[in-house]
Amino acid sequence: MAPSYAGQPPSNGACTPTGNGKVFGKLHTSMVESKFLSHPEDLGVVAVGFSGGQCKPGVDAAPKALIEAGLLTQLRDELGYNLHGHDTVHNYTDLMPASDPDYRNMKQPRAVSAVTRRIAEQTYSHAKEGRLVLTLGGDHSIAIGTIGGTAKAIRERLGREMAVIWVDAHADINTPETSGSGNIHGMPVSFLTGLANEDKEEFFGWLKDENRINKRKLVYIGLRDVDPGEKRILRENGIRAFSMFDIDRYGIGKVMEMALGHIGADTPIHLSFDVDALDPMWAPSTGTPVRGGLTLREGDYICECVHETGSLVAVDLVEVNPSLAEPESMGAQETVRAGCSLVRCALGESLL
Ligand SMILES: NC(=[NH2+])NCCC[C@H](N)C(=O)O
Ligand SMILES: [Mn+2]
Ligand SMILES: [Mn+2]
Repeated sequence: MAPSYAGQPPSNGACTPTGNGKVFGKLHTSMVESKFLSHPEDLGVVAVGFSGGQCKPGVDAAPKALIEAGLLTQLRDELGYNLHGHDTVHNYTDLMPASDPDYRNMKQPRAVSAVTRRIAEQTYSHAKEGRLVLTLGGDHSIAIGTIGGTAKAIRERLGREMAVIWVDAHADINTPETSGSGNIHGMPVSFLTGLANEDKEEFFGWLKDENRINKRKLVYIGLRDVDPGEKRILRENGIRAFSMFDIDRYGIGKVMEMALGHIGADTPIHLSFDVDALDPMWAPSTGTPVRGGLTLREGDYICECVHETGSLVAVDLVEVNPSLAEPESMGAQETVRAGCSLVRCALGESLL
């Protein structure tokens, strides 16, 4: 292999660089031109303090913790983004139903449906302006809203279907019927792909085709705790998934090459990153940790590669739960720091 030197990485084609060396706007991030954003320097921020997609309190405090750790200041001052909508952490209390009994095995279905519907309006309005959208969760149920909103805006603005890269220990593709827990954060992908359906407005009936994604443009990375019903759904629908087995076998470089190859170069990408994709060594403060996960560098690398495509239109960071660390451990801080790092990498921070 040809020797490489600083600033001149070996061209192994691991991530397909698309930039022509031109830096857009006033951004001084890595040199990638945005293919699908009319205002790539404008970042729409949606801070979601919501935890109703699962049962453990605390994940609603994540946006505040991430912001207090300096994430948004770094995005503005170091990466050069103009921020929009960043001054509020939404808690959606006005949307909470007086009573919310289970429906089709789903827990807190009215609350999650109403909140994700509002989130969809928020991400839609940013994406419709041609901004990059960053959502700080919250549990992963919120992706019904984040993806539902950007998918619709991308269809309207560009007449295209958007791809989704779902980085997670879990597949989150249970239908209400296959779910063992009833927690909606284990179901968002089934609603987004139309594998789960419901007509009633108050139970995600507001989700229309315009909000949905094509299951052929969905790619998973990092899976290692997939329920039996989910394995069947993935197999029967031919959904592309790279588990930790694939990462061990091929390495993260080759896996990213294959994942981005599956999506194709001319497709807008929504990156939905569940912090539990990282090994609990790096991100212990999360509701459903699973050992044997990604290193922080592998997580950052995934984000760097997605940024490098120039196709990124939206990013979610979810499932940071600062209250779940053992007392006196550094777990919460470590997890928040890891989350900040992932977001900065997705938004263009480079090592050199
Ligand atoms: N977003 C998450 N952390 N999801 C965990 C889901 C766990 C399990 N598969 C369930 O359906 O309940
Ligand atoms: Mn997960
Ligand atoms: Mn998840």
